[in-house]
Amino acid sequence: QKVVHHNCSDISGSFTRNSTYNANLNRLLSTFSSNISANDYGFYNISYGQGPDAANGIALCRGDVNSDVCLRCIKNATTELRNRCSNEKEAIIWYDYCMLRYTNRSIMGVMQLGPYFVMNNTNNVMVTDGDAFNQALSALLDILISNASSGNASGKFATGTLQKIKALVQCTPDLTAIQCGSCLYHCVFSRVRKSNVKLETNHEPNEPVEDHEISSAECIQYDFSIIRDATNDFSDANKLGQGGFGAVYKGKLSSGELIAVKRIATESGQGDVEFINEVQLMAQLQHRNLVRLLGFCLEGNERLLVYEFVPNASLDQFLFDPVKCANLDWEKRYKIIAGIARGLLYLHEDSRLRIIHRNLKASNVLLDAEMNPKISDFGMARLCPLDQTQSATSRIAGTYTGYMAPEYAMQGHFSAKSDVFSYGVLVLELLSGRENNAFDNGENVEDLLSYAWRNWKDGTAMDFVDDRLKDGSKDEQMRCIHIGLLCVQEDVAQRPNMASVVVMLTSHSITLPLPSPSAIFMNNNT
Ligand SMILES: Nc1ncnc2c1ncn2[C@@H]1O[C@H](COP(=O)(O)OP(=O)(O)OP(=O)(O)O)[C@@H](O)[C@H]1O
Repeated sequence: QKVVHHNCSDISGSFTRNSTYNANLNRLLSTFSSNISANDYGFYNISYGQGPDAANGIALCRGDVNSDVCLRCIKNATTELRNRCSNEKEAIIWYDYCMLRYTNRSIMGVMQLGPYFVMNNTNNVMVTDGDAFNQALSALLDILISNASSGNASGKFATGTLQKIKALVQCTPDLTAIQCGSCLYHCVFSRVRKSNVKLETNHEPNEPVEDHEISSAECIQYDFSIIRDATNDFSDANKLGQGGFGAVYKGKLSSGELIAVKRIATESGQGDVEFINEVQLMAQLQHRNLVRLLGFCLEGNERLLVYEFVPNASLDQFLFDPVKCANLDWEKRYKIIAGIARGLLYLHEDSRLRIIHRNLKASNVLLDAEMNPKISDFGMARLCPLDQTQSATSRIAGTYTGYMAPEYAMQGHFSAKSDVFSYGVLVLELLSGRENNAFDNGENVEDLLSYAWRNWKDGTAMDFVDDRLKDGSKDEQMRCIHIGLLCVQEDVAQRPNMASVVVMLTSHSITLPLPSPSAIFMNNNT
């Protein structure tokens, strides 16, 4: 059994030979080494001492090794870790078959995302169809993460194979299902972040790529005349809509490819070089639930962003239209809820950039031909930063729609958790078929979030659900109301992160925490 990796950390300081901590640690390691017996989980936790001198340790064996191998591995780990980390209070070691960790901090039931390490497959893997590979990988990991998180007596462990891809995931069984699942999703992204994972694919540069792949896609600089011709000289007939950053036009390139062009209206405080750099970074963000940025165009004062054209317009145009919303049955809405969650998770956790959307709302979710959701308008704050002379509030006020978390709307504090809030509002809109902004329940004016909360609390949650969704799965609908309410909680810390939301949506057996009251709705008049 060979050591795979180890880490000695002085984050909690170091200790001396004569210290109480050293005495506690020695006792801990000798117990791990010779005084534990086989158990079903292959998981052991031992603590000696109190307060800052406490030595807390856990050991975990891989779910598929027998108890002899497990105990031998832990024994080796105790000796090896002592040799490698001489006086740091925290240390961890990984073998193929087990891991051992000690610290003077709390350890049981605490999810910790570091330290971690990534190992690459050093062989060149030729994948002929990158999309199919990534789709299979995502599907496999979803199932395994769901199975491991909801793990029972056999521990939080799952393995599986899909189309020749083999995977194994495991958490320590002291974690809750949500902690385990969200930790595993973090791992999936960290893999991508730290390593130089690059799949050898033969797909065209303009084909969408999915999670787990870093693409070196080209970001195209278009000639102004090409875009002008493609959009019929930015004619009104080609205009798709007007947003806070400018008008959007439909265009058709001479190749027949359809594009959407955003003509940025405001003067930006940013120079051309910075703009090009930012566009290039944004163009690298590729995920099936994000609208693809193909390139840009610079000409005099003109700055244009060129996107893939998404044929079914934005979600608001379906959901809040009395006729068109009939097309959105529960199956489609659930797919949209899950897809937006994945797109947002990717933005928050992407390999190089961590993007906070800041303006997630139904009009920024576009629907493709199969009604898959694609988030648009991400990264706009980086692409069009305001200069000193422009008031930050003018743009915010111009697009304020009731999706904004209270701490963002009132104090300007935005974070991944303010996006989570907006996501929660979207989920509740998808369930009820009603717009948060223009909400009136008929009797008295009550905002959508309070209405959802009141029904949930009174046990009448199904009254909140759109009548047109009666054929859909009640379980899924109840779970989505619950998730929506968790996301719109007033307390930022209590809102789940997007990794947890994805786990909650994929693992139906996981028990969700109880939500506290949603934030007080602020309408445009206040
Ligand atoms: N890539 C695209 N494909 C198809 N239609 C698009 C695309 N991008 C935008 N649109 C259309 O253009 C409209 C305006 O988009 P835009 O994102 O600029 O404005 P908004 O969402 O209304 O406001 P905001 O600037 O606050 O996001 C959208 O509602 C959508 O219908």
